[in-house]
Amino acid sequence: MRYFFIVNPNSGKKKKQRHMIESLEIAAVRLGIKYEIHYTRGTKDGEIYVRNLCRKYSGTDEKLRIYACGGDGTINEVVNGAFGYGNVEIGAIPLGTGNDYIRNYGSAADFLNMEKQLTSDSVFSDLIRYEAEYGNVMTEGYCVNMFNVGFDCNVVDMTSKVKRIPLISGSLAYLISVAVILIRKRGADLSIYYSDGSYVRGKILLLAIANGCYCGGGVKGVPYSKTNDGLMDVSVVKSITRRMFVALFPSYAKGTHMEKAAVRKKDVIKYTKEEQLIIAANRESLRLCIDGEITTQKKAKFSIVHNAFKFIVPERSKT
Ligand SMILES: Nc1ncnc2c1ncn2[C@@H]1O[C@H](COP(=O)(O)OP(=O)(O)OP(=O)(O)O)[C@@H](O)[C@H]1O
Repeated sequence: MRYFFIVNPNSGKKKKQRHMIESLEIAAVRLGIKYEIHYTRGTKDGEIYVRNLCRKYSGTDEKLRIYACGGDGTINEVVNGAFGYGNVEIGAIPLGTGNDYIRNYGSAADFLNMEKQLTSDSVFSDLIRYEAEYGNVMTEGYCVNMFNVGFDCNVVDMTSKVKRIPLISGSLAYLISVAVILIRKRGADLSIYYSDGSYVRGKILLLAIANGCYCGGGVKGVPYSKTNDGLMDVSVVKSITRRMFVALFPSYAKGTHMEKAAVRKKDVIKYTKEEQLIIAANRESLRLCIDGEITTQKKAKFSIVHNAFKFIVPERSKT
């Protein structure tokens, strides 16, 4: 078995990163394990590095464990680089701001325990494949956690700006951004085509197409998602009043919003499980957030890839 750590130096706090490297060194010595670290140099570097690594060892008996050290964007790059290689297990060390994907499996403390990371087993996880187009540009790839359009995507965009302000932590930046986007009340104008022939067309507050439940650093917006059920959860929150959204937000954050009588009675959320989905901008373009990274698209097609990769899940701590 070979162990590789892909560290995004731009993700999260430096102190946490240093602490993780020290813990890794101690755990590896204790277990007699050798490993290599690659520090990413910019967008897509992690994906390219991992793809080359997988190519190098494909067709050999060597098994690889590749750990994404950063946030969901780093996991996304590692998974895209390793897609299709059966001898690879992927781990995630939560050093990012939101770290939403790992929340589906356990606590950050478990995922930061390097000894457990090196020794625990992996489980299969699905991925969502996308093919998107904007003008003449076509993009394709795989999403690990979630696509967001509308409110959530605008919040991600704003959060990345606000968290650059000194003394503002990731969660405070998120709350400030929610407030700002709420005042501006920016959603999206698009068409959503379901595989049973039904559709939603017009202005909505937000759309989430999800493999996992969480976005925005722990907001359980898509509460029934399962990372290995062979389906993606699609949640459309229709255009609602600011007042109703403020009233709904605490339960939306906790993931209990689907049980609210107001939601059920007024039919404000369409929540389904799908194998495929198509969305298209009603105007020139739409902003599609893919695992926390914002892109501009005209149209996008999504399909689930069941049991697409093996994800290392550190054994839960006994309390
Ligand atoms: N050396 C680098 N300099 C600048 N950006 C980088 C570098 N290496 C990777 N990146 C980019 O940083 C982006 C954000 O990374 P990531 O999502 O891991 O962190 P985060 O935004 O802090 O965490 P989260 O998504 O969990 O909130 C990724 O899109 C990745 O391509």
